[in-house]
Amino acid sequence: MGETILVAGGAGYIGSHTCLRLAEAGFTPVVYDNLSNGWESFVQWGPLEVGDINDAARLDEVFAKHRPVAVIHFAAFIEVGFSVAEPGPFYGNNVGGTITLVEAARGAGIDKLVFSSTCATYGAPVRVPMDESHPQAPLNPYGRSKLMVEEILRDMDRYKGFRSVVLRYFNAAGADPQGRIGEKHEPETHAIPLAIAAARGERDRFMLFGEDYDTRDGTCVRDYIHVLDLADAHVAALKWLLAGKDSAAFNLGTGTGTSVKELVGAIERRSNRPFPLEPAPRRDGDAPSLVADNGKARDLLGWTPRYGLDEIIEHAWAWHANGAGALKR
Ligand SMILES: NC(=O)c1ccc[n+]([C@@H]2O[C@H](COP(=O)([O-])OP(=O)(O)OC[C@H]3O[C@@H](n4cnc5c(N)ncnc54)[C@H](O)[C@@H]3O)[C@@H](O)[C@H]2O)c1
Ligand SMILES: O=c1ccn([C@@H]2O[C@H](COP(=O)(O)OP(=O)(O)O[C@H]3O[C@H](CO)[C@H](O)[C@H](O)[C@H]3O)[C@@H](O)[C@H]2O)c(=O)[nH]1
Repeated sequence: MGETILVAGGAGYIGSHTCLRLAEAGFTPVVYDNLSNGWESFVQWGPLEVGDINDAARLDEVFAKHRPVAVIHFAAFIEVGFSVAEPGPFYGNNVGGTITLVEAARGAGIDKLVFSSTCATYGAPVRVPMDESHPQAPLNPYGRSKLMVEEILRDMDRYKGFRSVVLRYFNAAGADPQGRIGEKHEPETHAIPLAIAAARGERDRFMLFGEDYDTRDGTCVRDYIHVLDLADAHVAALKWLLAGKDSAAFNLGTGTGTSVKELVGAIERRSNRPFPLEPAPRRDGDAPSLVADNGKARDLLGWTPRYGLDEIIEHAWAWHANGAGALKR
């Protein structure tokens, strides 16, 4: 058995794929999740400890039982709409919960954490592609909650020697090609699962949120990155910390932008089933174009994304057709 890693939020979409890769790399992932948005059936590569990151006593118990050497932290609320509707509980979970988790980790003698951040911390792009030095001015409480945690982690390093790697994901997408786990959020707000559901006739249309952006076809451009490429980057970030290297932040994206219309076109080609598109107003807080400059992660972490958009859609389609519907929490 390899070293044990506590994976907070490991029953969710990106966390479960990271557990898969951690196990393949010889680590033992212990999932700590309150199952508020996760799935017990996604926990396949190590034990599940049901618990909340706001619960210090439960965290102490789990740290003492499993003695992990580091933490990977995915546990958060992820919906921009909820962050605007209910900023109080949102910040409580994402910021307050993180502080409780970090303090519990420190109490257990751990000084290493990998954190799920987002390109949403950059806000409206002043240049594209965006590198890690792009100004950070988030447009909503979701992005601000992640930026606050980044700042808290910088202070924890500066004043307490607690090291972290901050990973700023662009748009996570795709699924395990073997169909064991995949993307299932409730409610689902992400473009790829919603467009696949439309192509499969499970939804009657796909809403196009804005066709008047200053982009090549008027729709928003995003950088879709395969969830297993993200998972590989977490293993690389963990090894970075275990090797004693300094705290750092990395963008995780492919560097290639895809517009919403291009995305829909690719899903229609894969499915051979055109589906109705309904023009709709811009969604509040959507930036026109978000594309990563991933040079730093390539150079320093030795990380290279392996999958492109066609594989993302292929794997997401297979998951949607075979796995997602059968899930039980
Ligand atoms: N999906 C994306 O495209 C994307 C992009 C950028 C950043 N992120 C970040 O990556 C992380 C994972 O995202 P995801 O898409 O896998 O989301 P997800 O909702 O599938 O996973 C989050 C997990 O955290 C758990 N959780 C939430 N609050 C908790 C708490 N208080 N205590 C214990 N467990 C708790 C949920 O039950 C869930 O299993 C999040 O922090 C998110 O903000 C996601
Ligand atoms: O039904 C839909 C759903 C989405 N879109 C568009 O498709 C693009 C991608 O939207 P997603 O909701 O899939 O992804 P976002 O870029 O909004 O979200 C990403 O960035 C967010 C912060 O901005 C969070 O980090 C989130 O978890 C992450 O997936 C956006 O231009 C959106 O407007 C549509 O046109 N119709």
